[in-house]
Amino acid sequence: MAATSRQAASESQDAPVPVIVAVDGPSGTGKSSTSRAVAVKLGLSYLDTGAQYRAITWWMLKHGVDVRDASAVAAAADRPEIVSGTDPVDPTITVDGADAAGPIRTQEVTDAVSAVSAVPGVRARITELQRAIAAGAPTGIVVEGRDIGTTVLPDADVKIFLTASPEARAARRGGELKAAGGGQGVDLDATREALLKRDAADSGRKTSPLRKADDAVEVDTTELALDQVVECVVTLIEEKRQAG
Ligand SMILES: Nc1ncnc2c1ncn2[C@@H]1O[C@H](COP(=O)(O)OP(=O)(O)O)[C@@H](O)[C@H]1O
Ligand SMILES: Nc1ccn([C@@H]2O[C@H](COP(=O)(O)OP(=O)(O)O)[C@@H](O)[C@H]2O)c(=O)n1
Repeated sequence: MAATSRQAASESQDAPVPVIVAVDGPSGTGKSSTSRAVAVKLGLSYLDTGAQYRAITWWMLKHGVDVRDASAVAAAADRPEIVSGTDPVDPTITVDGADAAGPIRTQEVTDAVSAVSAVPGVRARITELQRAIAAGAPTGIVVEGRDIGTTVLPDADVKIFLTASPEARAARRGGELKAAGGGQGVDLDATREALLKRDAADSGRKTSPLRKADDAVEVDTTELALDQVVECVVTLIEEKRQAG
């Protein structure tokens, strides 16, 4: 629903106007952590669109679709049923009814996701899903990804674009990999190179590349603690709400 019709529908019942927040940026800038915390604080829904692209990628791999063959990926794009749970306290994702939260985080999926997400048929399908979820969020939603402010929800009330230095992002991801690997050492240079490679693929694709929307507020999180980023985004949303 467009912002104006959402507003009219909601004002007619004296309910608060749902707020739509778009959070974009490259990998490891803090999109998921920030968006979840902001949604919890403000009582909004939360959608991790990267999880949806990971889910469709996982399905392709599981069903033997060659992820380097864009026509094969496009031909299968409508087949998986992807359902996202939007409670920020416990976000969920299922594919054909099965919990996919674990399998979508494997290295195999991470390595394949940029190729799958670059296929226009995949983006069209997932974008439609995202818009339907955002339109149905009762109090509003924080949607995080790469093209939310530019393509999925260009009329979002608040648009944030998070950045951070490659070194800070690699250190954050390295911390996660170390925890997942039971404390074993992580090659930070390799982690940084992998992040930059994925950024380049996501920024360089033809359809809906990773890009800051012209009207997005850019927040460099390199030197900020997560709490500070959350506070900054909450303030921007509250300012927007007060301005009406
Ligand atoms: N401002 C920050 N300072 C330090 N660590 C952060 C910050 N924001 C996020 N993190 C940590 O960095 C890692 C990646 O964050 P995440 O939210 O998954 O980023 P993204 O969704 O952009 O890939 C997580 O372990 C998270 O706890
Ligand atoms: N709105 C979005 C979100 C993710 N993606 C794709 O999905 C991949 C995984 O997204 P993610 O948010 O899970 O990535 P990280 O959290 O690992 O950075 C990205 O590298 C993009 O290829 C996208 O194309 N558009």
